[in-house]
Amino acid sequence: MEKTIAVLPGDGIGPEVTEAAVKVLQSIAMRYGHTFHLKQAAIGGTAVDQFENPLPQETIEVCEASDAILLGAVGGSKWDRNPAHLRPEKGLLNIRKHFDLFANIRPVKAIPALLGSSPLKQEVAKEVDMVIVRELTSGLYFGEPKQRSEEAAVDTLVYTRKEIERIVDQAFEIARTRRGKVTSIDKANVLETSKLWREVMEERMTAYPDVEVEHMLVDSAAMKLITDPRAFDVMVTENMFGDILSDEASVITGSLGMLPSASVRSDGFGLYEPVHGSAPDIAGQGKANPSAAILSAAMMLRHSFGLHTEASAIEAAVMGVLDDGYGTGDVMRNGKGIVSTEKFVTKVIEELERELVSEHIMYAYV
Ligand SMILES: NC(=O)C1=CN([C@@H]2O[C@H](COP(=O)(O)OP(=O)(O)OC[C@H]3O[C@@H](n4cnc5c(N)ncnc54)[C@H](O)[C@@H]3O)[C@@H](O)[C@H]2O)C=CC1
Ligand SMILES: CC(C)CC(=O)C(=O)O
Ligand SMILES: [Mg+2]
Repeated sequence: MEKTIAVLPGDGIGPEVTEAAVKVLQSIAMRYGHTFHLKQAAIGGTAVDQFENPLPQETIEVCEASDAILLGAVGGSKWDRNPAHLRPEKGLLNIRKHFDLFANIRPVKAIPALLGSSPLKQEVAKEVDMVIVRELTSGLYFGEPKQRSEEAAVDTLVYTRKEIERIVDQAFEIARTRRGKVTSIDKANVLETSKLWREVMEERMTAYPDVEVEHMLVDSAAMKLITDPRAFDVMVTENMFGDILSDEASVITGSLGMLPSASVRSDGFGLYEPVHGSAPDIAGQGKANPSAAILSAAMMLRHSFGLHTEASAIEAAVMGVLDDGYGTGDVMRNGKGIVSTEKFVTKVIEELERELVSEHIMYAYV
């Protein structure tokens, strides 16, 4: 198979974890006889520095000419005082909007080797298996007006019926391939957007009689996620709630550094990105866990290219290295087996080369 992949490393640990994912993709290409044309382009603070634009036109063109996008992370204190249009995060929001990547799929599944790193009891942690479906191109991060004066600030939360319909439909479709339950998270006791969200859920559920539906307020969901995440199969929610809840969910499987995601639209095109940010506190030190980026690349192979065997091989290789007792510092809490980002990737590639038969089909949800 011949594919073009836009690679947008971004800022902080973005370049480190993206390089790791690229090495794994190159190894897969070699082993399975594919050609991946990797086209690097700038986004975020790095792009602000080079082009005075967090999402330069050149980058959009590279992505438009590609079959999928692999992204690291953006942001850093260097750009914190920039005006809104020159902030790194604006580049990420804009690329999601430009490509209409309305569904952010964040699978959260127990990782056998890391049960000891979870704050949950092992018997609870080992059964965690859920997918967060987060609306990604609307809500509070995009609503207008967005204004600031000395004395006040305004953000606007808007959702249209259509925007809600397409994301809840995506959640229903995913639930059908799993345990058949959707938990819709909102704040319908207070927010008008949430009341509309609940209404649309109630309407759309009639098209999916085989799927069980549950409504939950976001504050209660935040509690439930940490007390009994086994209650969730597919969680669907708006942009900001999904952003917050998925970082929370990441720790129950070991670390934020483990959680991949796919930001997709209906035709299979997607941007694949770790859930974590640019982690400036550990950038450039070889401490970044590249697993989330590597597993995001696996999601890309499966979802955008239909390369299921290759995706499963990557997932098995990452799990295999962790099973062998190696990992970056964020997951090896007892101090043993800690390896650098680079060493971890080398081990993943060695594991891939051992032609392991996959036992870990982790993230086949999109
Ligand atoms: N998708 C993106 O590009 C995102 C960007 N950001 C940006 O990233 C910057 C830092 O934000 P934070 O709130 O610190 O969130 P963060 O996700 O970058 O880091 C939170 C904590 O998790 C750790 N961590 C994150 N990824 C890790 C990895 N792969 N391996 C090991 N440890 C990891 C960090 O060291 C830090 O202690 C900000 O500028 C923020 O706007 C934040 C979230 C997502
Ligand atoms: C710019 C932010 C919305 C990035 C983020 O935290 C995320 O998408 O998870
Ligand atoms: Mg986030």
